[in-house]
Amino acid sequence: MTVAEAGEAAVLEVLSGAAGDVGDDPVGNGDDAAVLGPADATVVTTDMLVEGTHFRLDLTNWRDLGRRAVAQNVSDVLAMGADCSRILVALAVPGHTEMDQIAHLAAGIHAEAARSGAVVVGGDLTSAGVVVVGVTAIGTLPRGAAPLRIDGARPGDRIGLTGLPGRSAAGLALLLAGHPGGDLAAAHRVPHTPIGSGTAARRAGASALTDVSDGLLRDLSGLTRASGVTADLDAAALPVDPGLRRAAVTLTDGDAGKGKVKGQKQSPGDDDDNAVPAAAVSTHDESDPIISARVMDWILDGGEDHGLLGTFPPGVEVPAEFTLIGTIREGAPGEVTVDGVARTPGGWDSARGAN
Ligand SMILES: Nc1ncnc2c1ncn2[C@@H]1O[C@H](COP(=O)(O)OP(=O)(O)OP(=O)(O)O)[C@@H](O)[C@H]1O
Ligand SMILES: Cc1ncc(C[n+]2csc(CCOP(=O)(O)O)c2C)c(N)n1
Ligand SMILES: [Mg+2]
Repeated sequence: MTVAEAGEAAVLEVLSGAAGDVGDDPVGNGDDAAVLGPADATVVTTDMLVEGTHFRLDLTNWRDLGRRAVAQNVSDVLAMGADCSRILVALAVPGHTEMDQIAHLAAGIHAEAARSGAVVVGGDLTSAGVVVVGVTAIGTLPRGAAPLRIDGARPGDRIGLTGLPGRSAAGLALLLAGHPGGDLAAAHRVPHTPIGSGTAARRAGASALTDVSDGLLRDLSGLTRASGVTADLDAAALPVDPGLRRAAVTLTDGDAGKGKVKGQKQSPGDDDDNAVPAAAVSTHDESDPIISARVMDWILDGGEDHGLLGTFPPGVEVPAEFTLIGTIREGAPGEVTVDGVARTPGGWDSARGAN
């Protein structure tokens, strides 16, 4: 049955059916607006996923789309040093969308919300030519706690990052080249948000925090510009997923017209496949400079990993999930160097909708 056949009430029932317990809120989902319980400081953010710009339905599935829409918003709440508690979902879908697809989308939304400790308290539904999922995420800061702003980095601070940068960009590159993509594609379809790490950074005494959505260099440059400082990254300290090198070999061999098996693409929802052929069948060595450059581009300029990027003053004990990758010093605001050489951020420009 399609969305148009089922009608608004049936679609909304599927979307809000698994909304969960509203906790102590005076009004939950189903009224004109939700009324949230008293909070000392409310953290609120909103971000959209637009078909064609942020995702393609042939490269993801509805459940992962729902999870990703929630995850990328939860990430912004974590980046303020808070935990997410509530989610609103504004959804536009074409009338021919199947009710099964809505059910998978709703399951993904609620699964990721639950993983993040949040409940869905509302949303909106309309029709459109392409799918748009707009999520608003809300969190709270405990009484007296200062939010982790983007402009708090100071000379002498150490720079820390959670997770392995570049995995999402590598996964997308594999998918776009027709490879199933394995765990990298899965990481692209659903970024891993480090629940609890924003709060951990705040409690530890971080001076600034943001999440990496457009690219490590681009988002770090945004943080250093806001803070009026320069960042020096140490390339050898950057955490590297070994899968990136294998992906780079696969794609570089593919570029040369070798090593690519036609008709290899499998279901985008199939996460168990091992997409990246063993390096033994490749014509490029993993230590080849072309491979290293491709890997470095993903790490420095690949977006959508949603790792947390923070700065930690001297003496602060950095939470274990943050890898130290560089330092902050006095210098041109917004400048970022890699091994002492200034590097202009690539990454994603939201207004252009391109790298
Ligand atoms: N349409 C808008 N109206 C008002 N403020 C906006 C609008 N779009 C973005 N902003 C504000 O601009 C700032 C930067 O937004 P941006 O979307 O680049 O950040 P982000 O959501 O952290 O990153 P990303 O969207 O890449 O995940 C945020 O404070 C955001 O609230
Ligand atoms: C099909 C397809 N093509 C390209 C990309 C890459 N991409 C899209 S948005 C974005 C950064 C955040 O943008 P915004 O600031 O607009 O949220 C990136 C890296 C993708 N995910 N899917
Ligand atoms: Mg945004």
